[in-house]
Amino acid sequence: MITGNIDGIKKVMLDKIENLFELTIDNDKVFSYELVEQMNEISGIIKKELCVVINRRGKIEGISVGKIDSAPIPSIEVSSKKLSGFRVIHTHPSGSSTLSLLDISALIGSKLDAIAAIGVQENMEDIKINIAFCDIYDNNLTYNELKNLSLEASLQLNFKNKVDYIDKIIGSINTCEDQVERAILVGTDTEESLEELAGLAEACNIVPIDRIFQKKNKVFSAYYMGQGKVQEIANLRQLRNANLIIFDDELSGSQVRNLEEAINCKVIDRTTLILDILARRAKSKESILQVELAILNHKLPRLRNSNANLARIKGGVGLKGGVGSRGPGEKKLETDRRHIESRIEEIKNEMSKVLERKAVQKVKRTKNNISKVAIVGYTNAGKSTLRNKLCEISASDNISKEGVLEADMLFATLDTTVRAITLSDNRKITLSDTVGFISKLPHELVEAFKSTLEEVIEADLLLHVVDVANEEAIKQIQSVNIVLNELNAKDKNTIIVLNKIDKACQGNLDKVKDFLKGEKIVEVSAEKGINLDQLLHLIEREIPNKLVEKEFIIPYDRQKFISMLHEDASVINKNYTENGTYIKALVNEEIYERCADFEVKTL
Ligand SMILES: Nc1nc2c(ncn2[C@@H]2O[C@H](COP(=O)(O)OP(=O)(O)OP(=O)(O)O)[C@@H](O)[C@H]2O)c(=O)[nH]1
Ligand SMILES: [Mg+2]
Repeated sequence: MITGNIDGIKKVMLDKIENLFELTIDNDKVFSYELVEQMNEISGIIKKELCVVINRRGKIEGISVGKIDSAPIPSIEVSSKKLSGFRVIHTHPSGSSTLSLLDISALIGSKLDAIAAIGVQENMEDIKINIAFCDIYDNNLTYNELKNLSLEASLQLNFKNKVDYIDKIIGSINTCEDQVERAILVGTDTEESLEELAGLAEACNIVPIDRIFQKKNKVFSAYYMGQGKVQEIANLRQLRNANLIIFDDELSGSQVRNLEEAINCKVIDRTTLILDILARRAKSKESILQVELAILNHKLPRLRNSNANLARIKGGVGLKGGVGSRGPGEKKLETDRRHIESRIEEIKNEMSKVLERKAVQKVKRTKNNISKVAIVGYTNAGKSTLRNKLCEISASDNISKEGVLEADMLFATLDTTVRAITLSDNRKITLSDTVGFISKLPHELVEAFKSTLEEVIEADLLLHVVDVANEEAIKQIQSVNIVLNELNAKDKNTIIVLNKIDKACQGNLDKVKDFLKGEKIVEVSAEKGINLDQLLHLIEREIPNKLVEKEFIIPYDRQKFISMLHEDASVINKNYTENGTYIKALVNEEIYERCADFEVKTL
């Protein structure tokens, strides 16, 4: 049977095409002289591509008219470790023998024995032919193309030997498609955003192997992009043997399903990637619960549209687990949904217990009237490094100097940790390090991390750390501001800490400073310890609860005031007099008022 578009083709030509089925091809050869001769003649007359599919016995199994994607190529298991046993010979009426991206993706996607393109010519001697075979490079399926062969030269090729060899290497090499996630990144925003997406992918041990760009104004709802672009991705996926497509934007459930069906590959979005990194990093009970909650909340609306084929697709590429499959499983839809809903309830209950415990600690700190300073900033800006350095310099004696993990990786810190430091005027403050922000941080994530970010919401002062060595510093500042806005913390008193000046170039530094005109800025290097004293002085100036130095004599029968001063003020000096305990201390307004009766009035 002839497939493809045969409209308008005369009966006599159709008979000629049908007669091709009678030909048999020698096993050693890619094709025969007669086959090429007849295909060249027919294609020249009908001015359409003609495509034949030949099996290993040399028998023609199918013929199609039109582009290669209409050819009746039998499908093959993606994970199969041998060639399909079919070769495809087709004509290009244009006269060119160049194999197109579509031709190559058919070769690799269907693991064809070979694909050949015959550039149609009037004279047989002028014919040029390109023939491509599958190949393995660096554990990946790729191709090898012989270009512009004459008919004579191509008939001399020992096809059988070549195919036997390729079959052997495909079978023996353990292609990495089973273990490694190889992703094509699809950008819709800026190159920089796509670059960051590559960083996020690497943080999940995914290998980004290629990129495709789609202008934002061309976003279509059903597939997120036009069909042509989707086809381009599908071809590139086959060509590069990718097993994952990552979109640099948020996709709806139905978009994911449509794209997965069209591309025949697992598709995830930026949010899923971020959630996956967070799931890998979460260590404390609170952050584990928060990440799980965010994952479930992200999953729930998408579950209704969840792709029944996904399991098959995933199975096809042999990926077990992998990105986006962390968290509760993918069992039957309805049970899943109920399971997720009840798990969300459970998490909320567990969270409220954790929060109760935190509230007790908070009351203690509030009572002590310690000012709260929170460090915020884009991920990898150097927040934890700064916090550790400041603690090293000025840790309160009675509070642990234990550091926070600082690492050159995205989202190194997931838990807000609070440490106290003593300023040079003897006041204590708490410094909290927080989870890094990132652009396009999904709303549900900000929501889920609200309890961690409570330190930001309740801070008296924010230190907004900026990596000025990063070319994208301004954009990162803007992204952080967006999240601060969501937390209603945008108007808080803020010091902008321009970090990594040891590494930043002057041009970038000037640009950022120009952008931040009118803000309170300090330029530091947390790592090299540059200008940190300047930062500490600025903090002293900006935090509320200014302390004043006062002297008291507390009568011996009013001991509770002594404990109060020890707990809630900073005692500088203490000795015992005839009338009571003499104490010199730095006190805030509230404590001062309560102890005012015992003040030593100096004339
Ligand atoms: N050159 C230079 N590198 C720095 C400086 N401060 C931090 N770094 C490096 O920047 C990287 C990130 O530092 P972290 O302190 O982990 O950054 P973070 O903002 O806490 O990151 P997350 O917790 O992932 O949001 C680390 O490799 C640090 O060594 C600095 O002043 N100069
Ligand atoms: Mg950190």
